[in-house]
Amino acid sequence: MKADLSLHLVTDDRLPLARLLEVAEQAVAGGVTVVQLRAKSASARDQVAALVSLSALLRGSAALIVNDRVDVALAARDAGAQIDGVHLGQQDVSPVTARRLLGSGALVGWSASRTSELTALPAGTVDYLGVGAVHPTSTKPDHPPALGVNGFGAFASAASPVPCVAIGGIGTADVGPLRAAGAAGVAVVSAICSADDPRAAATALRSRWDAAALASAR
Ligand SMILES: Cc1ncc(COP(=O)(O)OP(=O)(O)O)c(N)n1
Ligand SMILES: Cc1ncsc1CCOP(=O)(O)O
Ligand SMILES: [Mg+2]
Repeated sequence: MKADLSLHLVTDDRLPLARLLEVAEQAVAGGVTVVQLRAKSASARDQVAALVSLSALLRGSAALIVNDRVDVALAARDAGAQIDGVHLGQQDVSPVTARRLLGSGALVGWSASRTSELTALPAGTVDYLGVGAVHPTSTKPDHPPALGVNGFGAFASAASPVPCVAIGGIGTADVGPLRAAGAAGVAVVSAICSADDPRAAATALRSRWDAAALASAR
């Protein structure tokens, strides 16, 4: 397995860099396994700088991936950052192109919310699907219609065996039901970035996930 997909921190676009680094450090201490830089309004140059700092901070303790921008991922690698992969949406460059540019070891995630979006790709192109929104969320005003936990479960069954990571309005109470519905992980912005104590918020998500994983193994 390239990465533990169980708990993703997707960074809040509104955080200044110093706070973003603080939140990421605390989130990983609380059990986040993937940090995705989602900085949609930042320049490519600022994204590369943020990735270099994040990479130095994480030192491999969590996978570091880039939202939308394969070019930024490559530039950050060139600047010395350890970049583990990218998360691409339906409007971004094709996962096939990303795979070719980043190599077989990279983690490539792809967004989908309808089974009609699951176009056939060569095996091994996509490592996981980011599926949502599970619940309506103001973090992404243009999110597709909310699926609910049941809709997520139906999608995950149809997409199987590709692992599905749930995203959109997720809080601690959703973690158990999403794990039971077949999630390979959950991804959050607000639940950690807007928390007074990001480490405690990540710890709560982590322990709900671990408890649900244990229950499903029984
Ligand atoms: C883990 C994960 N899943 C889905 C998304 C959404 O990506 P996308 O559809 O490209 O939307 P933006 O995040 O780019 O607004 C994600 N970022 N992460
Ligand atoms: C990036 C993204 N993609 C689908 S919903 C969403 C936003 C998730 O943010 P939050 O966890 O604050 O609802
Ligand atoms: Mg995107």
